[in-house]
Amino acid sequence: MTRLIRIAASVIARPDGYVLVVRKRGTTAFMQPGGKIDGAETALAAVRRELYEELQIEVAEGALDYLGHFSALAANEPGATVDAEIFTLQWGEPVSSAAEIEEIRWVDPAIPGDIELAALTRDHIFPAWMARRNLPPADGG
Ligand SMILES: Nc1nc2c([nH]c(=O)n2[C@@H]2O[C@H](COP(=O)(O)OP(=O)(O)OP(=O)(O)O)[C@@H](O)[C@H]2O)c(=O)[nH]1
Repeated sequence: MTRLIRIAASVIARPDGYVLVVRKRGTTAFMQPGGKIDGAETALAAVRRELYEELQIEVAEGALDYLGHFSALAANEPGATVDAEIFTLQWGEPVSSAAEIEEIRWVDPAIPGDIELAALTRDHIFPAWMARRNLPPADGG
């Protein structure tokens, strides 16, 4: 049976529309910051904990919006499937890497270039984020 890994992660978007992707130590694919949901932790609590551990950013609960629930083959664990709750965060402050993050990059999700992206990011998160971003405001204006 396929092993399921439950994670929570976030699209972090800069005012210019670029989105943060991270590469963990000893791995090659870039992905959204986040990680496994521990025990009874909620997805929201998990993503806030991971953003602090990986990027040293403290995020108010209300600053995170929910994007959706997606799954794909896990990037770093062969044969496993990642089952992800994805949030979004608008962030205008500098970000630096901590813990197991070896590299961070800001990419244009519409034109990520030749960077290696995890399947979840490439096939699900970026398309969902671009669809959300391009929706007209709720008041139609
Ligand atoms: N954080 C994150 N993990 C992802 C994404 N896409 C994806 O396939 N994964 C996979 O989901 C798994 C998450 O494990 P992790 O090692 O990052 O989780 P963690 O920070 O809780 O680490 P730990 O296992 O050392 O406690 C990895 O296999 C990772 O490759 C993504 O966009 N963000």
